[in-house]
Amino acid sequence: MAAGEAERILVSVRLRPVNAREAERGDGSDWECAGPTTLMFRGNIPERAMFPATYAYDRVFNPECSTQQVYEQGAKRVAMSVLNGINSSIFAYGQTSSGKTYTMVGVTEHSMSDIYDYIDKHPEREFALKFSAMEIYNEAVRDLLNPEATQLRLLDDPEKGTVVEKLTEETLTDKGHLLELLAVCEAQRQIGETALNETSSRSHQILRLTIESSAKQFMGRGNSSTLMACVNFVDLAGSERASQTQAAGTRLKEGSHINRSLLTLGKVIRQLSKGGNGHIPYRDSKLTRILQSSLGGNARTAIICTMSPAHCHLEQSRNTLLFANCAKNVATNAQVNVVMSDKVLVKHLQRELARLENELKLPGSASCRTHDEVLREKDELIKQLEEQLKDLMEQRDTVQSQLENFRRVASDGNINDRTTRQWDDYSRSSESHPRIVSEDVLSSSDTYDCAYEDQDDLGSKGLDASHICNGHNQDSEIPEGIAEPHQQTVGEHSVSSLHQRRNHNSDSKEIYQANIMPSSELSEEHCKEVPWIETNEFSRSHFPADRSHAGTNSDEDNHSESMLDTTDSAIKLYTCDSDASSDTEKTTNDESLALKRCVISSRDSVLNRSRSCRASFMVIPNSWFDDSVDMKMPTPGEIFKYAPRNPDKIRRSLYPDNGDCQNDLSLDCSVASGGVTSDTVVDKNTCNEEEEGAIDGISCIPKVKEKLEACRTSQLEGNQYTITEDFSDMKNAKDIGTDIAVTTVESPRWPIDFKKKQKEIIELWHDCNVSIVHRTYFFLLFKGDNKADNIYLEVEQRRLSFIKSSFSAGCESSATVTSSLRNLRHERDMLYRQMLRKLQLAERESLYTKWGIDVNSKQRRLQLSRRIWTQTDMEHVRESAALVAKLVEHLEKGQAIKEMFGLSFTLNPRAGRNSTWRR
Ligand SMILES: Nc1ncnc2c1ncn2[C@@H]1O[C@H](COP(=O)(O)OP(=O)(O)OP(=O)(O)O)[C@@H](O)[C@H]1O
Repeated sequence: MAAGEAERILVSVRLRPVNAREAERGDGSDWECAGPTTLMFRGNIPERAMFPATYAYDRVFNPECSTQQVYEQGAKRVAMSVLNGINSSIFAYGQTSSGKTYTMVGVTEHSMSDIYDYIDKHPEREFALKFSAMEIYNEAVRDLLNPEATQLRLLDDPEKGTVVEKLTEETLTDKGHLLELLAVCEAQRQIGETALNETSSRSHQILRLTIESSAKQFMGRGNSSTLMACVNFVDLAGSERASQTQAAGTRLKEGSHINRSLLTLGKVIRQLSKGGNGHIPYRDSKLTRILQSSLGGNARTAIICTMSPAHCHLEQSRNTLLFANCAKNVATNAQVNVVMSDKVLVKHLQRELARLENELKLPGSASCRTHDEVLREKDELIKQLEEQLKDLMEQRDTVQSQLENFRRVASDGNINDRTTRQWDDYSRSSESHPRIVSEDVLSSSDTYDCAYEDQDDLGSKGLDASHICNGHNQDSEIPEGIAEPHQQTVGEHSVSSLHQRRNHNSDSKEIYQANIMPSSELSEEHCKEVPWIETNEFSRSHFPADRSHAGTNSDEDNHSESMLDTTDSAIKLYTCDSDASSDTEKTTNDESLALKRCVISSRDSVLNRSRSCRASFMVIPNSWFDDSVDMKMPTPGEIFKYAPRNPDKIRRSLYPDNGDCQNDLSLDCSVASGGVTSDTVVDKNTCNEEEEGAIDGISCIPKVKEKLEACRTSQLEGNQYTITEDFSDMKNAKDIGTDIAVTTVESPRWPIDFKKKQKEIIELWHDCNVSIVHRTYFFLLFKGDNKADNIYLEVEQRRLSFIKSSFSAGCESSATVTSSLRNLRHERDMLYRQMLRKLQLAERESLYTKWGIDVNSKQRRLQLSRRIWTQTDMEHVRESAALVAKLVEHLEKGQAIKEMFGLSFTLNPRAGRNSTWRR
């Protein structure tokens, strides 16, 4: 079998002759060789049936066979493998006195002889032989060539396996030298006398011959290779029974160690015979540990099992055969061990290096292709990353540029993010409103103190002023007025600046004084001082840049001019009323200035649908409390004619205890009239809230407009739109309990929502003591059949909710409630008087019956006036509204317009999106 191929342990069985002692006992031979490989049991025992009759091995040797034959047929091939560089081992295994030593001495000698014969026959090769010998006695390794070394250690070498440290290794000079050493070993081996063997070996002996050989012709040239292997001759101690050997003391101890190590050997062989899977207990004994490579490893192995054929050793013989059976199944993997010289090794490495270098140099080689591909991929990746980096840097520069712009504008005009957002929104949707912008600039700057009298205006100012920012960004020119420190950013006018402004009591006072200043208190000098043209010039001189925007849109101009005419008329009526009183002298320069500002404000406010106008609508005309004046609701153009008719009288009537409570009047008049100007209310109650955002429904108007626009757009696109969630940021609106969905008129649920909201508003009117006329106007005008009605209702509800919360918050609510109740009483008195004028006797009597009033009772007219708008059920509300409409001329004639209530937008389906909100 060639080296490197799987092969099995060569197992042979040798029967020794029955010795004299056995013969004396009359023990016959139970075993005989039935052939060269078959051993047969011939014994006649009761357990015979339990024994196999024949046993097959590689070779079986009968007692007549010489050791020469045993060697030749059972060990030579293995032993001679060492000359070819293959490790080999020859074992003698068997019970004590079975002839192991007898056999192994012969086998070793024959092997040595043959080896040297081989060497002698192969002069072309140079051989180097080394010899070492050891024994394992009581689990201690002894160097047989060095008797003083009795406890050699075993070391684990990665290449060589287990080695015996400091083991003497004698280089053999010749055959005689070897024989001398063998003699030394024999002399050093532990031998003891037992009952079975006079010269019983008490240790495991391992004789090792290491042979290196190389061809002489290559020696010294650096290119020769050396074969190196070793052959082990192992004479195991024999297994023994203490009862048979009669061992005691030292012998017993020796026998114990012998049996224990042989037991481990048996386990290893048995495990190896199973295929070598699982744990092989090599390390359980020094014997197996030293012989590990010879047992199933890189070695050829031959085991000669020796047996005594005597019947008395039947059991031990059977155990030996069982061991042999296992051993013959153990596979080994013997290989030729070639030792490469340094020069050969260097040469081999140089060749390998040259091959690799050629592969790298050749472009077509596999490794080069891989390298190029990797480089291309890396280059591509770097390119992509560079492009991404470039894009990111551009984006960063863009953002930084925008940020710088915003910062510059913000620092110049205190324009905050909200402004910017509003500017963005508005600039996208109002390109065609430069005129509005310019007018609002006037409102938001020059008329700083007067213009912010209505949240609606504030909202529009927020938008328009933002547009100013746009203009300034483009022109890089900011009006001085806008940049004043005390002036909050125009974008914040809807909220923040209002609060800031309210902190200036003097300004607030001027606002009030201007608004309530009776025409009678103005002297001709005042009239001269405040001509319209002068006001116009005043504004223009203050805001040239803004004025430059005027007149860029003809439609808006026409509309504005129309409004301007109306305003001019009103202003002239107001300022030039010759019904001057003695109070004129009380007019101070401040009041004059306030008037001047108010006039400007009025004009601008009209242009911007100023609260001044609406507030006047909300305030019950003086004439209503005057019996001498016919009841007549004002038209929008007549508002200044009526509103300031005798404001001082109003003030005194509403605030008899403190006629100077101007600030309060702004609130109370509004509340009493039902036209509470939200900015005034904010001033009184929600200053802190202003800083946080939208305050009430009115302050939300710009947003409502935007949402309505979005709603309309959405409807055009066939979508339902609800802005409830879009008001989520209007926290104060939510705080006052008006987080109500604004449903579109087209929505299927709109009728339900409308009724619900209408009912809530009616109850709020009742709770807030809102003006009866206001209720009537509102109830009759907003019937839910108009697209804008939902917005009006939303605003009204939020406004009322806010008022109600103000009442319940107790913030000056006592005076507010008192004054509002007083004004309600005045209204009822007015209606009481109007009944005589507007209703025939029959009509009045019919009403008495209808309202459950005895037609013959005293003060039945007064009773009726006191019952109007006192309940919140719809029937009562409808009857109350109908009655008040009869008593109030313009209501009955339908002359009132919805714009009275503060919202100045119209839905124009034909208009483009940008022009939907005309104001
Ligand atoms: N084949 C044989 N032919 C003749 N005599 C033999 C043979 N085998 C062994 N003997 C003799 O048997 C005796 C015991 O042999 P040996 O010492 O070799 O046994 P052993 O197995 O080594 O015993 P132990 O294990 O106790 O050392 C010796 O006297 C030996 O000469």
